[in-house]
Formats: sequence, structure tokens, C-alpha cells
Amino acid sequence: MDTEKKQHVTDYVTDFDPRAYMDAIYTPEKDDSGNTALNVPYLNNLNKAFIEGDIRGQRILDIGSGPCINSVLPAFQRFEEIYLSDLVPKNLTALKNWRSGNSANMLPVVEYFVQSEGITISSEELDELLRNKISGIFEIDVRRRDPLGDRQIPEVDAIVSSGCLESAATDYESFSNYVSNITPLLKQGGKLVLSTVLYRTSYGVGSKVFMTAYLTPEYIRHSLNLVAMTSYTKNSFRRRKRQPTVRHSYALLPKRLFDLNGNEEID
Ligand SMILES: C[S@@+](CC[C@H](N)C(=O)[O-])C[C@H]1O[C@@H](n2cnc3c(N)ncnc32)[C@H](O)[C@@H]1O
Repeated sequence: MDTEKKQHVTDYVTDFDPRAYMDAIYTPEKDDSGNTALNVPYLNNLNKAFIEGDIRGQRILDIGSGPCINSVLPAFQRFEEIYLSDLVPKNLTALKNWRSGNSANMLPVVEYFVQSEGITISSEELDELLRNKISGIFEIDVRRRDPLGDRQIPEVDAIVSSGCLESAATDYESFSNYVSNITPLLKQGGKLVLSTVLYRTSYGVGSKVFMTAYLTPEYIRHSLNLVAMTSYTKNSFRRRKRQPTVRHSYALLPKRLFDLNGNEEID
């Protein structure tokens, strides 16, 4: 039947359906004992990256948040100002509804996080705490050299981005360019946490299939090295120092490279 056919799409603004995405990622799975529960392994890996990389500070920017808050859950005790951003207006609306307390649709993943990380406050309290820390929700396009356009925000202590750069990119080269586009938003010594899908060229959301850039751990490391080198060169030129400092440092989730589907280290 036609309705069952998957449709390949390329335009996030017209084709990304926040509700279908939430349904896809927040669908409980049955475990061995027949109980149903959410299974969001990458969230545990992300939390691990925040702990191991000692990612903390005043401000954090989540790039390509989608309609959800997964990526900033590990930031709830570590940052005072949390910024969410995405290309798709419908995602921004979903996030704003949640922030204003008009939607409880993030609770399943907050609950998952509270349980899996043994957090001592309730899901409702954590949800509220997080909502109170959201300092901005705005449009971003990682394909632009200046991803925020005219919007000005202070440089951030950390950027987190899950599944966004490879969604926006068509290949390794564009992925690498987008890494260079976003890193100037970091302050000196700021950290970038990437949660990235490896070895895939597409993912499905409801009846739609979105293409992603095919990435390997080597590609990712290489693009990060390029950014570090570029900023080294820029700094040495601008400051004319003999021993310039590299402007950004990285705590890359796949520095300890975890497979997205499990906890196994693949480095
Ligand atoms: C796979 S979803 C990831 C959503 C969320 N971060 C998560 O972990 O579930 C990819 C997200 O990237 C966003 N995106 C795609 N192209 C983008 C672009 N050029 N600039 C910024 N965000 C983009 C999409 O709108 C979508 O929300």
C-alpha cells in the first residue's frame, strides 16, 4: 500500500514532524521480563561524557535540539543557563510549549534519566528545574558560517549536539565544515560534546526517511583536529604570539567512542 511506503525527504523545515519524532524515540520497548520501558542508551553515554569530560560552566548551547531536551538533561546540575536551538520552527514551538509548562511530553525521557542515573529528585522536579534554566530557544542553521545569523548570545562554556550535524550534512566534508561553523560560538577553552550516529546513511521518522552523512570515528576525529588546527592558525596570526594557544578544547563523546546502540566502547 502507498501509505506504507517510506518517503525519502531532504527538507527538515517542511518534512520534519516533531510529534512523529517524539513517538519514534519515546516508544517504550519490552525487556526480557516482558516489562515495557524506554530505552535511550545514548543518554547514558552522553551523561558519562559530561561526567568524564567534567563539562560544566555558566552557559551551554544545545545545537539541533529537535523537539526534545534529551541532550541537556546531563547539564541540569552543571550549567546555570541552557540554550536550545534548531532549524525547524515547529521544533522550537514544541520546546517553547514545554518551557512554559503547557506540555508534559518530555516526562517519559526525564523519568528514564532519573531512574537510569539514580537521581534523587523526582521527574517532575527535574523537569521544572530544567525549564527554569532555559535561557533561550531560537533558530540556528549549522550550514551558515554564522549559524545564529543576527542573533547575539554570549560565548558559551560548552556546546552539546546530538544527531544534528550529520543530519544537516550530506558527506564528511560538509560535516567537517559544520563543525567549523559552530565552534566559534564557544568561549576560549570551551568544550564541544558531540553525540553522533556512526556508519549510517539514513534514519526513519514515521513514514519519512532522512538522509545523514556517513561517519566513522576517524572522520569525526579528523574534523575536530582540523578545527583545532584552524583556530591555532587564526590565533597565531591575529595575536602574533610565538606560542599561540589552541582556542578550543574538546570533550567529544566519541573520544571515548561509544556505540549509539549500547555502552560498548568502540575506540
Ligand atoms: C536526528 S534529530 C536530533 C534531535 C535531538 N538532538 C535528539 O538528540 O533527539 C536532528 C535535528 O537536527 C536538526 N537540523 C537539521 N538540519 C539542521 C541545520 N542545518 N541546522 C540546525 N539544525 C538542523 C533537525 O531539525 C532535527 O531536529
